[in-house]
Amino acid sequence: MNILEVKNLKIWDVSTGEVIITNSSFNLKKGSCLAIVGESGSGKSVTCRSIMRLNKASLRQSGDILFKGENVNNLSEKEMRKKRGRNLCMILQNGMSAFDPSCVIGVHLKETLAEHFNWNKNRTEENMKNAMESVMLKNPIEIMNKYPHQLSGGMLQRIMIALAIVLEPDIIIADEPTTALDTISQFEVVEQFIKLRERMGCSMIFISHDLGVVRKIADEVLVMKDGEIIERGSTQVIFSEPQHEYTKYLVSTRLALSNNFKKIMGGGAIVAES
Ligand SMILES: Nc1ncnc2c1ncn2[C@@H]1O[C@H](COP(=O)(O)OP(=O)(O)OP(=O)(O)O)[C@@H](O)[C@H]1O
Repeated sequence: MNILEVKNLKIWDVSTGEVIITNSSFNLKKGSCLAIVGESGSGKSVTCRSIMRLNKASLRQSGDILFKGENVNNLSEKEMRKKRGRNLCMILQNGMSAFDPSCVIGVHLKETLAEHFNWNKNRTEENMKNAMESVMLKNPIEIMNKYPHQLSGGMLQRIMIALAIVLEPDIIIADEPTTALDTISQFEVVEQFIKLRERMGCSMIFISHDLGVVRKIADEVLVMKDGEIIERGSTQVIFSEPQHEYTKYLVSTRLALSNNFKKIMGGGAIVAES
C-alpha cells in the first residue's frame, strides 16, 4: 500500500519562468524507505520540500501529492501546519538551521510538541528525555538547557531524530541528514536512522549523496538528473544492474572510492559494504 503518491509534479520559478521539476511521479510504500540520489541541483530538495509545501513562495507547484489519499496541494496553510511534524516530518542537513538560535533546545522542543499534543510539562519532558536517551544522548535535561550553538552537528541531528520518535510521524523526510557531519557522527546518525525505522516502522524519504548510506538504509531508489527521474528500482537492482549511463557512473564512482579505501587501509576491515 502506498502512503504517498506523487503524480505529475511540476515545480517552476514564477520570477524567471524556469521549470525546475518537469513532470515527476513516484510512490512511497507504507513502511519503506525511498532514497533520492542525483547530482547537486538535480531537484531532490525542491521535490521533498514540495511534499511538505515548504518551498519558497517564488516557486510554484502543480500535480497531485496524495498523502493517505488526500491531496496535500489542496490543503490550506492552516491544515498543512497540522500535518507538518505530526504526519510529515522533515529532518534537514544542518541541525543548526532547524532550531531557533535565540532559545534553549528544550523550549523549541516543548513548543513543537505543544502544537500537536495536549501533554502537561512533566509528560512532555519525560517523553523527550526517554527519546533522547534512546538515541544515545546522555544527560538529556542538561542538553535541553543548552542553546543550539553549544551543541555539535551530530547532537543536533540526534535531537531531531529524538523529536521524530516522540512525534511518531507517518513519513520522515530526511534531506542529506549526515552531509554536514564528520565521519564518526555520520556513522552514528545513520545507525540511529536505521534503528528509527526498525522501531517505528515509519515510511521514509532519504536524500543522500552517499551511496554507501543509501545502500544500507533504502529499499528503493530514485535517481534524479536535471529535474527528472531518470531511473528507479529496488536498491539491490539499482546497485547491481544500473541501466542509465548516469546511474552506472554514480554506482561505479562509489565502488571505485570504496575499493580505493580498502586498498589504502588494507583488507577492508573498516569499510562495511552490506
Ligand atoms: N528558492 C529557489 N528559487 C529558485 N530556484 C531554486 C530555489 N531553490 C532551488 N532552486 C533551483 O532548483 C534546482 C534544484 O535545486 P535543489 O536544491 O532541489 O537541488 P538538489 O538536487 O537538492 O541539490 P543538492 O544536492 O546540492 O542539495 C537548482 O537549479 C536550484 O538552483
